[in-house]
Amino acid sequence: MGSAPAPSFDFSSIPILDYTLLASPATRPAFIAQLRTALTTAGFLYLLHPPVAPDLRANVCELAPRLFELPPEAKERMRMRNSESFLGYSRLGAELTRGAIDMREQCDFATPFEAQIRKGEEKEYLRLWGPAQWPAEDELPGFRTTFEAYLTQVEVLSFEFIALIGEALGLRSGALDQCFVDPDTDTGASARPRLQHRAKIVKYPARAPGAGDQGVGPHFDGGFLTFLLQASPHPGLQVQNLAGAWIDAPPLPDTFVVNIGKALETVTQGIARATSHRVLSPPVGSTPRYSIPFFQSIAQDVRIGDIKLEFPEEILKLKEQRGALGVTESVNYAEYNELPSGLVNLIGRIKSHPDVAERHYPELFKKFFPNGMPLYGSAY
Ligand SMILES: O=C(O)CCC(=O)C(=O)O
Ligand SMILES: [Fe+2]
Repeated sequence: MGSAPAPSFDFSSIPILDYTLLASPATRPAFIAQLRTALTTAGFLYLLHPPVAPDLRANVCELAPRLFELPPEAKERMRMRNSESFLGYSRLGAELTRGAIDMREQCDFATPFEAQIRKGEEKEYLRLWGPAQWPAEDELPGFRTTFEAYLTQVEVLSFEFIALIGEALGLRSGALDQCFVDPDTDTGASARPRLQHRAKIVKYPARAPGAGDQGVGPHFDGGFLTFLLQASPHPGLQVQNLAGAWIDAPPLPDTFVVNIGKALETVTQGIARATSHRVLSPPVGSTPRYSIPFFQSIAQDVRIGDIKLEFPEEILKLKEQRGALGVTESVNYAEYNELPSGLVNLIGRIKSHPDVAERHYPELFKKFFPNGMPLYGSAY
């Protein structure tokens, strides 16, 4: 536990940044300054008027509940257990966070996977990128095309946002691009290789009378940036501030919630904060809450400890002034400095979904679960 942070560097609400400020040279600097503050204090922000087509956002919100209304056989056909890439459907209550059951049902998807000639097929973590499982076209017409079009637009935004973050933190232009390229890839600087990003559709049912309210327990996200579309009007998302208090992040019209994952925190030497967050289940008798997070990936072979970024003195000072975290209820991913990012991600998936691991990664399963199949998976 560190010393108490200076109050002015803590936060009691999540900052709202208006993307349209970027359109004019007169207002752009204000956006960059607000971004710098958001990254170094809350590690969370609302992006208002994001450049992802409003009709696509509306359509994925409309389609999300219908995925869970498919007949049980259709969901069974899409089970994550079929996929060595941990993509597909997970039933309600299959996961734990910090020892308690998460009351959510979800389906993991990903941006299109293009099979490539890969060096180093012996690296098991390369299997994490693969084809998603989609509902059949006649079961949910338009689902796949709508969702893939949505993910393509969020991916473009995610790279644009990384450039803005580099600028806000005083890095030379393109400094963060090395995170998106495998270290031994011999491409010109111009070509960005095709990365696969993950996304989920999540359903949080109302809590049952007398049951707990953990939709998902306190955790950090693992990757680079998360873009969360809150797909129903329910509150429930909360973000932990430096003093340990839980701050509400309710859905706001025409926004994404954007937050920093542990890989981005690590590569910025802790200047941009990964922030602990959780979701409380809707109250007894409520309709379900839905959300759609997009998790930006980096190249699988990149080991963050090998990337040395040079930050200006005044930026490093912001981290010092913020002070240490008072309290967090989440556990750290310390491994990003030491291991290739793909391996860190694979270990997280194995711990969360042991049934998938036992089938597709038997050696790693034995290593992490020497006593056989646990009742539940638990990443954190
Ligand atoms: O459902 C939400 O609003 C947040 C979900 C989340 O934090 C996650 O899946 O990592
Ligand atoms: Fe999260």
